[in-house]
Amino acid sequence: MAQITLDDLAHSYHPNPSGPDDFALKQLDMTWRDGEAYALLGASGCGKSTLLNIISGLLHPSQGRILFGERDVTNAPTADRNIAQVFQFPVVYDTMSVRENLAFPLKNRGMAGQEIAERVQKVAAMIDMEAVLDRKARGLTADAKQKISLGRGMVREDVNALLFDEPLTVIDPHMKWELRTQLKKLHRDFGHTMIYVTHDQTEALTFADKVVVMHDGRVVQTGTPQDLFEKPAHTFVGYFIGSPGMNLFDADINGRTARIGDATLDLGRPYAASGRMQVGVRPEFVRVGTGGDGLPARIRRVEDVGRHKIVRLDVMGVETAAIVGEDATIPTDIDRVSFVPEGINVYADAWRVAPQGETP
Ligand SMILES: Nc1ncnc2c1ncn2[C@@H]1O[C@H](COP(=O)(O)OP(=O)(O)OP(=O)(O)O)[C@@H](O)[C@H]1O
Repeated sequence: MAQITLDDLAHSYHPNPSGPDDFALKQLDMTWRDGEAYALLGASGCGKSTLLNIISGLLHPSQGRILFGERDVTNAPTADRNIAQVFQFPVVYDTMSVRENLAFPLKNRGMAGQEIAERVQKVAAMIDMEAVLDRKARGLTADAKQKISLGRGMVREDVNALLFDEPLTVIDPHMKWELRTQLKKLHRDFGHTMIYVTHDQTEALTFADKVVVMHDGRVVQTGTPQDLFEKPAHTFVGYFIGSPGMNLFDADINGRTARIGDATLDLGRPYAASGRMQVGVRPEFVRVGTGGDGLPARIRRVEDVGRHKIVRLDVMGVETAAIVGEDATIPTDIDRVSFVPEGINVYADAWRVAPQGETP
């Protein structure tokens, strides 16, 4: 296993890139710590697969270096990097049995027969395929074949890293949950460095210790699910993570006060920078009420989503969401919203501005 370092990395699919827009992966310095489980999360086309394929060696970056531990692997082929990769669609040998497919990566490394048999049995149990070990892969459903691909990815214990590129896309919803749980268990048991690409926030937040959020070819934040919730580093993180995403208001910031339209908002903490910025508040930190302090609001509708209710409001022309408890009675004459101070973040050019005195 190894720490993975990306040093001044960038990639363009254009032969002669002429500006940042030509780069699928913009300049990036980053360390993936040994033994940590990461989710790489972002919308379609933001560069997740490009980054993963550079780490695995399927793609050579146009700029920068990749280190596994101290070793520079930038020019090393995939086979030399000692990693396991599982893709969105199954990669299995149709003419081999399930058992032979699972054993293949171990046989390739020259492992002894008894040891192979034990590992294959263990992995077959994980993917719930013990009963079909002697069946040929040909004729199995796409779902079953993808489980074999996952099993093949998980069968070796000595890999530098396990890379998953949206591996559960073709798996049915119940099995998805099951397999994700197994992957987590595998991580706990063996401590592999894992990178799991997904555009699904639930998948990312339930699988990973650290979530790496990508947007438009850049890593905009790496943090725990709690970091991403409480202190989104970029407005994209606020919008993309959470359901509904963070509310954003244009504001003039001065010290600990924000002017939003004609209203004044206490930010709870002072800011060194002043001027035109944005205030971001997640729906979980919006309180609705009638009269009193706060910003003027008009209620639009209430959505009952089971665990809680979402109140949709118009706050000074900005469509705003508030989350309230499922048992809460919601008055029809709501005309104010206020924000829990700990849930307020300030953004300049889409990036979070730390309040004065905040410890990083
Ligand atoms: N082989 C290629 N040649 C040219 N452009 C490419 C190639 N592969 C990807 N791109 C472009 O690079 C950008 C990033 O693509 P990438 O596949 O890395 O994104 P992604 O986040 O993995 O998306 P998805 O979730 O849809 O797979 C996109 O604009 C895509 O069109």
